[in-house]
Amino acid sequence: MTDQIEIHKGLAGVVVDTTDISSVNQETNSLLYRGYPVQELAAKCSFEQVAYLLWHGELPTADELEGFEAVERGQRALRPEVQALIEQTPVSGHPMDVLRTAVSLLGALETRFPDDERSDYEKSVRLFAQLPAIVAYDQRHRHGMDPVPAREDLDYASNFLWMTFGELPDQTVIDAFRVSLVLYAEHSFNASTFTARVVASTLSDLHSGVVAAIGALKGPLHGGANEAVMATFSEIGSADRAEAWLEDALASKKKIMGFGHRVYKNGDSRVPTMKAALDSLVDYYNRPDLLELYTALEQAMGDAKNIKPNLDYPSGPAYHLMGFDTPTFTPIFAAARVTGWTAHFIEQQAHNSLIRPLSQYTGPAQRGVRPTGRGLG
Ligand SMILES: CC(=O)SCCNC(=O)CCNC(=O)[C@H](O)C(C)(C)COP(=O)(O)OP(=O)(O)OC[C@H]1O[C@@H](n2cnc3c(N)ncnc32)[C@H](O)[C@@H]1OP(=O)(O)O
Ligand SMILES: O=C([O-])CC(=O)C(=O)O
Repeated sequence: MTDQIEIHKGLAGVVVDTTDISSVNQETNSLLYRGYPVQELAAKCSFEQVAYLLWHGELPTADELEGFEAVERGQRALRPEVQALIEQTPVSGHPMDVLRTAVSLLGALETRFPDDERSDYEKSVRLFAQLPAIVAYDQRHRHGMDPVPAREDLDYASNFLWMTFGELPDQTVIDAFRVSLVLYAEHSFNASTFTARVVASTLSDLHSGVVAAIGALKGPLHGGANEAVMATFSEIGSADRAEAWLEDALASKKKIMGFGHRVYKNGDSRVPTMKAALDSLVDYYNRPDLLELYTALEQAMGDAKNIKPNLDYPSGPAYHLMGFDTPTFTPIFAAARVTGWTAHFIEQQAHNSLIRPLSQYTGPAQRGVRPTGRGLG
């Protein structure tokens, strides 16, 4: 009877639970965070307001925002143990490895002070405050540059750029960066968030969930694609070579990074907003060549496969123009997504059922053990 079992490879199309946090709707091509269209949030809200919304279910009042910002800004400084860890990790390690290891250390430091027991929400806000500092410290360390201390007078997005570059860019750049963070913050049961929920379902701790989620995000079929887009652009070189490059790549069965999506089959709802942010950066940095390459590959992919870009396609070149190192792109994604991951971790534990699917066994039939070597005797 086993041949009648329906296998849902990759859990494609399977609804495994409910969530109040966000809805990704492929029919209407929309993404809502707690009911609000993400495009409106990107146009009207700071990243702190969006983070608060994801955790609390409502946008903050002025007083609530003031209190939330004060807590976040007060926890930006890295402990010496975390700074030492970043400095000691070999630079051959990917920045996602550094981030994953640093979050693991932060988890160990949380439990070192049992009198200081914080709720998962409080731990989430602390992670939210710390991740930009880790990412910025690591990028600067790799260039042999001194770290730049956080500034409590700056909002989250501005301070992230300040700590990375040691100067504040023009408002155009800050806006584009803030928009990218809002768009990256949450996307229902994507692979990394589902990973965090699996960890949550065993009643493990929040930092373990985030460490596991960082591991899942790193892969090029998920968050790692924003870095891979820049590798593709470097390989192609210029717009006039895009079509021929794509023909070769598809002929050798390569997946084209930054294109396609498990849920959206008609284009990613977030791409128009991020593309507008990229356009503003292209104008600001006067890089029409990059836009030409972007457009040429998008058109060629549309003609060849009718597959559309996902959010990683415009985000990669946007971060490149801002001056981030390519391997830092996915850690930025992680810093934004820690809001969604932790909101899901908390939601999973509030309505928990251990996540443990079944599999259909296809290995050898039962057989007796007949050791051919020395055996036990
Ligand atoms: C923020 C994010 O994480 S968004 C996702 C970022 N990831 C990427 O950009 C990586 C590239 N994209 C992909 O690999 C895929 O589109 C995924 C993994 C995102 C989604 O994949 P799935 O839902 O499993 O679709 P699947 O891989 O079955 O693709 C369906 C068909 O489209 C093709 N296809 C889908 N995406 C691509 C792509 N990027 N390049 C080439 N072909 C593609 C597949 O080869 C397949 O063709 P076939 O039916 O002829 O075999
Ligand atoms: O939803 C997904 O599968 C991937 C994605 O776009 C995201 O995590 O932002």
